[in-house]
Amino acid sequence: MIAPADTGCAGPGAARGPVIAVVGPSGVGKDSLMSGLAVADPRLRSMRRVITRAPEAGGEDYQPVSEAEFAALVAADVFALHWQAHGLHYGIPRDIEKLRLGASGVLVNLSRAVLLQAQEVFDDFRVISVTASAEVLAARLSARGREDAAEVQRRLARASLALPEGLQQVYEVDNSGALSAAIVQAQAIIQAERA
Ligand SMILES: Nc1ncnc2c1ncn2[C@@H]1O[C@H](COP(=O)(O)OP(=O)(O)O)[C@@H](O)[C@H]1O
Ligand SMILES: O=P(O)(O)OC[C@H]1O[C@H](OP(=O)(O)OP(=O)(O)O)[C@H](O)[C@@H]1O
Repeated sequence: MIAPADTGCAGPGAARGPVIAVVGPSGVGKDSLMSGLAVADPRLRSMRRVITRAPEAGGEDYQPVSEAEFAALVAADVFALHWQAHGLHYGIPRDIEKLRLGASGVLVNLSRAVLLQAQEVFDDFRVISVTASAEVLAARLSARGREDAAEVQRRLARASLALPEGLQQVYEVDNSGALSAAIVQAQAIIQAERA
């Protein structure tokens, strides 16, 4: 079942940080950016997703479950948000609200297709849209090696999916160059919004 969220040591009345969705096409660097931001600011937390992906796939830290386990979690109303993409099911446990307590923000990797729903579910919701060229995406997905060539092609075909209209707080980060440069851009966005 779901591991309890790390709620830190926030006491009663602790401020609640924003939910910061990190979105963009497969291979653009969402997980890399989230890791870099969290290392630089320990009060910035990352939400662990529940995914019907094999446990040995590697990459991000996620809670692997079977399709049957995922369906049971949906039925038990465990998720604040859940969706399907790339032949997988993804869920964000309602525990994300505990993670927000005392945090400067909670980073979460979301599908572009659920952003309007997420904006309804979470108060103080922001979107960091990560971009890079199609050539860069192709090279990074091949180098990452988590998916086979056919799945890489399917992911590239979805790359140009547009963000929905109606999002209130969207910020773009270009990760075409060095990851460190993208981290600096995202830190500036997060800090400006905090001020
Ligand atoms: N700025 C960058 N420069 C070079 N490689 C990068 C950069 N950002 C991410 N990567 C690499 O590209 C691949 C995809 O990054 P990842 O964070 O898994 O993307 P996403 O979560 O958006 O699919 C990984 O192998 C990662 O190490
Ligand atoms: O609707 P989209 O915006 O295209 O996103 C579809 C899915 O792709 C990403 O998943 P995942 O992190 O497993 O894949 P990635 O690391 O290759 O982006 C993202 O988190 C969504 O779950």
